[in-house]
Amino acid sequence: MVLQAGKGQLTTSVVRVLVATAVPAERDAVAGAFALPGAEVIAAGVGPALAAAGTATALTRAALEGAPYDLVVSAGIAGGFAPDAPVGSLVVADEITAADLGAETPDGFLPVTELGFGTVTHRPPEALVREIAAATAARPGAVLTVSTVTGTAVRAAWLRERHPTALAEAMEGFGVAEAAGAHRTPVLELRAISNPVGPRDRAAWRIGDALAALADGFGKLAPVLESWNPHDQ
Ligand SMILES: O=C(O)c1cccc(C(=O)CC[C@H]2O[C@@H](n3cnc4c(=O)[nH]cnc43)[C@H](O)[C@@H]2O)c1
Repeated sequence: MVLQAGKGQLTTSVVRVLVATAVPAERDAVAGAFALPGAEVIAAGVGPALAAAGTATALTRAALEGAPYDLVVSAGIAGGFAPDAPVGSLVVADEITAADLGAETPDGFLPVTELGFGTVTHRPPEALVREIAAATAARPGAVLTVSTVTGTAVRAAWLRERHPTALAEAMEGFGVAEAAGAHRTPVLELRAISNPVGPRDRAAWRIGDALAALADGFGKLAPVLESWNPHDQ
């Protein structure tokens, strides 16, 4: 609920939330559990580009209709960095970072920011992240966005070395956050862990368990967002 001052009196309005998932199975898991009136859940596609395009389109449409969103949430399954984010657990991002946006050089990886461009990190509202962690038992930490799913222990160790607070990697959060940032709208990322980040073993991904954990988390989210004031960043 948002308190708004108008014509000398205080009125209330519902917090409008857009949830961007990658695939229909994630969208349906979230939509079936998220009891927040006025929330919209979309499946924008896999990867940061589709995530950004789908999120920006939904945000623009809502703004043109005169009912802009107050909050955008990137949600879905993810790889978890062992041992801190085990399969079936939930992670809420305190930092959404593009981990492979940059340039490879003989001296190592350079993020685009060191090349003089753009940004690689978006930070969700701190207090809201704390409240969501308490309500859902999600662990707070960095969630990395990658365009290539990690498939080796060497790559997993490299990512963790560069991002010591990383708990998970997925493929959409940074794209969703860039779109939200362009609309000056706060962003969250909530992920359920389906597999460890490391040597590729697609057959071992526990997608059903992760979707159940995602639904469980969204089932506990509505009261937190209903009492959130978007002006408290
Ligand atoms: O096959 C299915 O039923 C199914 C249901 C839900 C989701 C999927 C996906 O394959 C979604 C791909 C999605 O998952 C994220 N993800 C999951 N694990 C990782 C990872 O280790 N590294 C990076 N991304 C991961 C990612 O955000 C993809 O969009 C299938």
